[in-house]
Amino acid sequence: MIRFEHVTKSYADGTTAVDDLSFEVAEGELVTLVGPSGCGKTTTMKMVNRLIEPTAGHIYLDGVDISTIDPVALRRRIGYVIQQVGLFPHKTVLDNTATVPHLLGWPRKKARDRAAELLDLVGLDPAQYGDRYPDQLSGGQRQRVGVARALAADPPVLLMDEPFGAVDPVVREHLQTEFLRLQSTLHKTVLFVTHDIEEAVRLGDRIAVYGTGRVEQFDTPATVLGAPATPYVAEFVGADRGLKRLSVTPIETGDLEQPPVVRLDDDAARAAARLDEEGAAWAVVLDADGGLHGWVSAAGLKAAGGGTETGAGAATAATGREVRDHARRMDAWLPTGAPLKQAFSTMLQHDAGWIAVLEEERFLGVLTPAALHAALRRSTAADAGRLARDEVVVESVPGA
Ligand SMILES: Nc1ncnc2c1ncn2[C@@H]1O[C@H](COP(=O)(O)OP(=O)(O)OP(=O)(O)O)[C@@H](O)[C@H]1O
Repeated sequence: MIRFEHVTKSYADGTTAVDDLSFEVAEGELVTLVGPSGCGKTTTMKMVNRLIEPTAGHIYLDGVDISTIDPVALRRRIGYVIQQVGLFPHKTVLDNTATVPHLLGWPRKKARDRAAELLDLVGLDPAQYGDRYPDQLSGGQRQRVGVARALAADPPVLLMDEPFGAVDPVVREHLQTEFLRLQSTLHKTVLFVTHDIEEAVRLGDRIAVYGTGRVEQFDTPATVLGAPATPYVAEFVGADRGLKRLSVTPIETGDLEQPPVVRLDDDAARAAARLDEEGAAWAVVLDADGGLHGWVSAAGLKAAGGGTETGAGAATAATGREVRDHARRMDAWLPTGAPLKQAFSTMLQHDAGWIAVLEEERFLGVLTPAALHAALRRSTAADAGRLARDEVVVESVPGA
């Protein structure tokens, strides 16, 4: 959709802002450009809508060299969101949002209806905010209007230059979540500039990590974090890249352990004997429909087989014949595909040594801290070797 071919931008004073850049952004893909201040991210972006002309090389949009497209016509196909937002202070929120449709000559009502629809889409109630002026909004709300305005004429391409840079971290995370939700339905082709690696990792389908004027690595967040291409990238993504990687590595079925599984209405003594045979200390308990109920310990079941469990006497023994009488509930579970970070955080939150993973309602297996660690190592090795995760065998330190 957007292709850079050997693009260079040099200035008369000898500064090379962008040096021989070549990469391609697929249709519907969100690519984040990340790097330190002055590395050429904004220059890259502004060459796409011809606010800056390259010194050498070509940029293609849908296969057409953009130097052959009239800049005004080009910009109609490209939404642009910048950190300072650039809302017109004397225009209402609704009119600001309708700016491009107005410029395109849409009838007034159609433009305003479209603006209201977009405000709604970015989480601003047009009835409440439409008639306000920009200085009557919070920073986060202004950023939302900026996004709504860029989307108003439904351009296939969005350029976003640190759009959430000026708001505090909590609001930024909120805006990122909303933007991801929006993008999952709109599928715009997006170039997103940021100097924040966390933001780049969270939002990007792929990341271009810039050194000075050059792209040092262009790959998925998981690969950039797991297999940095150069020492520069490793340093830029940070020493805690293993932790960051947890949030971009999904749980796969092959990562799961398979503890014994019993049913609520199974006979307790028989279940105890089975766990004994398998040398297992506990089992996952499923209900009659195969849904997750919780877990049961071998020791608890054995006590039932022996007649008393807790010393509560005959009452316990009499009602303790089914697994259900000894099972404990475990409400926490995760869907397959959830990030490993969520699994880890759920385990900590529930003080649990394992977490069940379900597909729809179906129990698939459990993730333990050791399995999680192995999954992370396998996925890192897989990315480095360009393999599927289940093709990788990792060695463990004995006892680890
Ligand atoms: N008109 C100009 N003349 C000379 N050098 C320029 C000019 N405009 C930009 N530069 C230089 O080009 C380089 C890249 O600038 P650019 O704005 O693309 O960086 P950036 O990565 O977006 O930085 P930031 O994160 O600080 O916005 C910088 O060194 C900058 O000083």
